[in-house]
Amino acid sequence: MLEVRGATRRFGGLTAVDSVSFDVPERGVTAVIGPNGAGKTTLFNLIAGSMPPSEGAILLSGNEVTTLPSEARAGLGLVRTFQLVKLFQELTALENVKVGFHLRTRGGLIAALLRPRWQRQSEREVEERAKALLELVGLSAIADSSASALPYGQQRLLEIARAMASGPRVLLLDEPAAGLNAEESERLARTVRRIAADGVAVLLIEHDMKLVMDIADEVVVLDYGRKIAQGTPDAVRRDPAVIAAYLG
Ligand SMILES: Nc1ncnc2c1ncn2[C@@H]1O[C@H](COP(=O)(O)OP(=O)(O)OP(=O)(O)O)[C@@H](O)[C@H]1O
Repeated sequence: MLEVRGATRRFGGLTAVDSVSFDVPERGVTAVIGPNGAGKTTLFNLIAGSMPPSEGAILLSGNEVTTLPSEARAGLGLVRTFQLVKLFQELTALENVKVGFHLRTRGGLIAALLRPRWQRQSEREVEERAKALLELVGLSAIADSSASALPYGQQRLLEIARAMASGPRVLLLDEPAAGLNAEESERLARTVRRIAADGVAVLLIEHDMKLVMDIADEVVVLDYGRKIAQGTPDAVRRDPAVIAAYLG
């Protein structure tokens, strides 16, 4: 679904991401881990389109998207969440998810409104599907609370529900467990597994090792910008190069 081919990013003399290649399959959870400064955030930005690579290519379903801005990638189904949540603070949780549905087409809201009436989803259908997504992330009880009133952990779960409303084929999660309590973390793990089981390719960068070991099918390990290991959580955990990178 997603192919990263020799992705490289230099900042002056520093190579933050150095010829990194891996595939993200259609169904499943792939995690990128690595010590501080390993290049995870930079790699994530190259994939999402927030920053151009110095070299290399990003392919979505076999089509190169390397030079497309992030909005165009989102229109093609490559959708990211942010570590600093970007919700509509004055809208309710449910309204935030409903907005996500209106952004699902490549042209966004205007194009959606210009489509013939029979092609539009009825408001009622949008409402039902938005409620189902709130249920998926465990936020049904606070559907009518304004986003600004929610604790940080719930805002992050809400952001995932909204991202799902845009119908992603690849969901990029930027440290989804950061700031979540144990219960929210568990909810997140279940949610991510279900999203992947539904056929969405999930790629996440994450510091929380327990979460990665629990939910990832495949783990890519970076150190000083290079990919030093890739494999199942178990294989990666026992890999001497990975142990050395984390201890070092
Ligand atoms: N805009 C930038 N300009 C210059 N150097 C940068 C820039 N962004 C990142 N770097 C450097 O690139 C390297 C990789 O940083 P990056 O943030 O991608 O790593 P990371 O693995 O996400 O780290 P952390 O886990 O601490 O967030 C670091 O040495 C960092 O200082």
